[in-house]
Formats: sequence, C-alpha cells, structure tokens
Amino acid sequence: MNITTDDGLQLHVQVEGDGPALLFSNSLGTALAMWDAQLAALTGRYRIIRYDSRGHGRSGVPTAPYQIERLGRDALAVLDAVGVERASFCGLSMGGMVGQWLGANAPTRIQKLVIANTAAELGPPANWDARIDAVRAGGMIAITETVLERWFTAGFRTAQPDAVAKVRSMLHATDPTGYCGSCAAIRDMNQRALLPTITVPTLVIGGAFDPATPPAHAEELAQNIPGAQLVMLDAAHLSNIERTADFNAALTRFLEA
Ligand SMILES: O=C(O)CC1=CCC(=O)O1
Repeated sequence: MNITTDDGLQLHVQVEGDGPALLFSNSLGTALAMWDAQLAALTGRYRIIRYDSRGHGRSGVPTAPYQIERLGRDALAVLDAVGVERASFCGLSMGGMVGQWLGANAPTRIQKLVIANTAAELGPPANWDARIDAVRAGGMIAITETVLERWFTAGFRTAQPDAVAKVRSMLHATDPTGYCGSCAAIRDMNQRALLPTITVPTLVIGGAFDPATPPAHAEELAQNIPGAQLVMLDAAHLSNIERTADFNAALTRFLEA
C-alpha cells in the first residue's frame, strides 16, 4: 500500500502478520526488503510494518536535502495510516537515527526501541559532501563496492554471495537524488543532546567489525540513553543480514522480556 505524509509524499508500506505492532526502518541505500530475514522469523508473532524511507525503494523522492526530524515524522505518518497508536520500533543505521528521534520526541508512540549499527552523530560533514559529489557525478555505481565492503565482512562476502547480491541490487536501485537527500540528513544530524531524554526501553545493537558505525558509537548510545541495553554482534554494518539468527534472538529476547 501507499500512504501520504503531511507534506504530500507517497511512502510505500507493507504490513504482514498478527500480534503486537513492530515497525522496521531501513538503512541508507536499502529498502524494506532489507528486513526479509526478520519478517520470515517474526511474522507469526508480530504485526510487522515495513516501509521504504523517503527517497528509497518505491517511496517518493523529494529533491531537497532531508532531515532526521522529517524522517521521524514519516515513521509516525506510517503508524497513523495503518491505525497503530503504539508500536515497538527497530531501525538500522539511518533507521536507528530515526529511532533516536522517535524515542525522544514521540515516546507515547513507541513501546520498545531497538537501534542497530547507528550513531547519534556521524561526521565529518566533508565525508558526506564527498559521497554526495561522487553519486551526483557517477551515480550509485560509483560508490557501490566501497559501501558493500563496509556493510559486510570479507568472510561474509565470500560465503554468502547471494545475500550480498540482493543488497547490491537495492543499492543500485536507489534513486541518486533520494540517496543524496538522505546523506544530507545524516551529515546535518547531531542527536547527542536527545539521548538522555529517551525514556523508552531501548536496546542498542552494534557490530564488532562495523567500520561505518564502529562499536564506540553503540557504546556511546548505550551509555547515554537511560537504562539502555547493549548487544555487540560479530558482524559488520548490516548485522541483521550478516548475523540474522543472533540479531533476531537479541531482538525477540528484548521485545518479549
Ligand atoms: O553507507 C554507509 O556508509 C553506512 C551508513 C550510514 C548511515 C546508514 O544508513 O548507512
């Protein structure tokens, strides 16, 4: 289904399964299909709500730079459109940045918060400007292989070429304008001051081998969000794909405690 946000953008949403509502939010350069392995494991126990973030997948692609607040309001629009007052939330990387915003600004809408492979601030801005310039000049292909090397360990890339190929396809299919708009949102983000205000029960998941959001970022989040738990997986950036069973176990253990 498509839903319309308060600024008139169409977002592509899929709702599957029955049970307590669980909203997933994708990372930069992917789409809702990045959560397929979670859907397969959890669909019998949860009402799984997935959506393509603006600029990604089958959602609309505004041209101006995005902001994390705007992405957070999109997540609330998804909940409104599917008639869910309160859901647990799981977001990875950019999705986890959205989760921090929701935890601080919409605590009545979030039951439990899971933020994976993410950060409160991910500078320096010049790195994001360089990435935006590279994509504007050469399209998604210009950055694909470098990005994939950060998303998965070398061992996983060798052992699981089909899983990597699926993610490569998502990255190639991402609209360069949407990708650059999202890079700008991450470049301009600093949510450190929000962390102590998050009162929602929170699980932080990190990747011991994640070069994109290294373990220090996960530790900072867990130390500054009151009562947050921390789980470190043997994975690079897309830990939900590289370590599906461990990720799903940590997620369900936390949600069902
Ligand atoms: O693509 C990357 O470098 C890693 C990343 C940062 C934010 C996100 O969603 O992915």
